[in-house]
Amino acid sequence: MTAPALQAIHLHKDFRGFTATNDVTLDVHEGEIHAVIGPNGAGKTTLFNLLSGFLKPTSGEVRLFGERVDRLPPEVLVRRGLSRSFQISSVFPSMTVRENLAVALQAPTHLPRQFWTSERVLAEFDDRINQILEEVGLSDLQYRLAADLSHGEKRGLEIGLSLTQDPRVLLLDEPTSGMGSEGIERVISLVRRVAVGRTVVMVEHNMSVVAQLADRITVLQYGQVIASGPYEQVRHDPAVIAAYLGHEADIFAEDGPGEPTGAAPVGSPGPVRP
Ligand SMILES: Nc1ncnc2c1ncn2[C@@H]1O[C@H](COP(=O)(O)OP(=O)(O)OP(=O)(O)O)[C@@H](O)[C@H]1O
Repeated sequence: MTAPALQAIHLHKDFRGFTATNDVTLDVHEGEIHAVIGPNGAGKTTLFNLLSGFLKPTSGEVRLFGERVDRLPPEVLVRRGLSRSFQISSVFPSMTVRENLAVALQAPTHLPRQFWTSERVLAEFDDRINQILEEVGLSDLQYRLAADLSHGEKRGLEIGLSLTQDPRVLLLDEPTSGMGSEGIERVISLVRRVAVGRTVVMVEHNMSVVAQLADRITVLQYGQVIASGPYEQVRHDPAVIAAYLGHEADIFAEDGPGEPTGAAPVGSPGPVRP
């Protein structure tokens, strides 16, 4: 039997006595889209930081394709096939979409940055850039300045930047955050496209997006896993309903998640941690 693409095994993270991640064990199967959800402060970001090497666990293990990686820095994890979606700050606003991808592709190579010229780099990585543009649906906008992209298009570029690292496992941190319905639709189809042949783990507050994309879901509360499984199973789980009750009682509406909208659920404050 092949090892899961990504595993957390009895993962703990304490911040000076405060336990943000408490005995988290989860398997992400190769090829699946796995969503991590939970009320605000549940420990989703901390878990993502642990999985991607940005934080070292207090105890427990992270395994990538069966190999222990929790003591490795993020850049080594990238070389092993795990990449986390870039934040907006890593997009150069005054460069075109195409130039942004060229710079990202050039970064891990031997090419010295001081000799970088747009034309030379663009020529060297032409085919790969075209392929990524196609994948993230930005071919028509390749000569547009990143600053002039819509929110959804910019998210596409950020994910495109991650793809320059050839990830087998892609971690997406709230890919639809701050978006209206059009941007959300765009990101849903984008995630579907980039998930082909890859494993995707995402933190996402919008339940409609989770319902449409995720093969399986892990629900966190107070740093612990309270449920995991497919959407239909998780939405009926009493512990999950209780975790969201009082704030977003309709987060798992009985008539289904409906169409995504900008006003879709965006994470409840959650109950106060005991
Ligand atoms: N560096 C830190 N030092 C101390 N406490 C921290 C640190 N990072 C996170 N925490 C605490 O750990 C808990 C989990 O935080 P985390 O950001 O992982 O939750 P989250 O589920 O991502 O929340 P949100 O949905 O609001 O983004 C919170 O109570 C937070 O205050």
